[in-house]
Amino acid sequence: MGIDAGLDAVPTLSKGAESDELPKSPSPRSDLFEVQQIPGRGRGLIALRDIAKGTRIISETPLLIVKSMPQPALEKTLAAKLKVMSKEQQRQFLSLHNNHPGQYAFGGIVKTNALPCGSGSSTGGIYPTICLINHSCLPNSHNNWNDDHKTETIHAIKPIQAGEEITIDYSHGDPSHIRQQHLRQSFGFDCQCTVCSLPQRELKASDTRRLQTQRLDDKIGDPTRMLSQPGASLADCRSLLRLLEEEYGEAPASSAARLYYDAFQISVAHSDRPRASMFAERAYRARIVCEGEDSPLTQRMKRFMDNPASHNNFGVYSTKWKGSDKYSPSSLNTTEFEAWLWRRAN
Ligand SMILES: C[S@@+](CC[C@H](N)C(=O)[O-])C[C@H]1O[C@@H](n2cnc3c(N)ncnc32)[C@H](O)[C@@H]1O
Repeated sequence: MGIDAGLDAVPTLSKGAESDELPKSPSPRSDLFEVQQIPGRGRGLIALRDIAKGTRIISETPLLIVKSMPQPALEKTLAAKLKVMSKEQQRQFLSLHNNHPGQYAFGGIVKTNALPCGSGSSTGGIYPTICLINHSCLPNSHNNWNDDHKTETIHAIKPIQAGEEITIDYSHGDPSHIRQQHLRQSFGFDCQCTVCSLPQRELKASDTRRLQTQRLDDKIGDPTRMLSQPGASLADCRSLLRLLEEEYGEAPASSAARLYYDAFQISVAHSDRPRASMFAERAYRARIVCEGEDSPLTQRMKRFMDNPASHNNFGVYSTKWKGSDKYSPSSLNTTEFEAWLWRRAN
């Protein structure tokens, strides 16, 4: 949440919004959730029935999309965009929470609510319903920008029970002191989720795991290591998976998808077709859970699963694992298969 907003002009509403009372917006209609007031959190989404892992909870078109820019320019851009929106859309935008009230009213709303349109994107989207979803450091849902459909989707990444709040993660899996500072500064609340409320010793253990996952992630991304020590890089992917399972109960689908894709790339670069295909399949399955079958990245993983050699980097580092083409893992039990997959001795 919250692409950087910079603003500097006094916000003005469109003529229509100034002159008339803004119409009330109907609550979003869904048999999966309803918007409720939640003590200490403002509005939030509550599940109306049990929701299975992998369910698409909502897919929503943005009210507006805006690039990150200095505050004065952003305020002017937003004023212009609001002017051409319907009264209902204006009302939806203006009813969103603003944790940064002051000179730049529109920009404050964007800063509090915008979700990046894709990983690392400097463009953010504002949504009437998705922007009502509150944060947890151990979320039950995942938000994703579908660039083909130009919509934001929310998927359940674990089973959600009727009556439970639907949550996403506003932070980046950082240790507690970093993420709590970020949540306080950017969103104005002290997080009291199940992780942040752990007893001191357990919270410290969680922080250590989160730090380790970040370090492992960096190590896996090192191309030199991938080239010279692919076996060690693959072992790091497996260690990362274990750490994530320990911290989150099961590895969050989006993290699992990324690390399986890393393992795929290591295998591909050294010409290991069967393992590459298997890792791509796991990345594909994880992407289905958190983004759905129609996500461009899910479809990309499916293509690699069917034909790993279609990846640009197939064989670029070496052909040292090429021989594994001849090996058929179909006769192995689960333990043997996992050992084979991660290139571990039994
Ligand atoms: C994107 S909005 C979410 C919807 C908001 N609750 C509302 O009523 O419009 C973000 C704001 O929600 C509140 N919020 C989100 N997650 C929270 C949490 N875990 N605990 C307390 N407040 C939270 C904070 O005020 C935050 O600035």
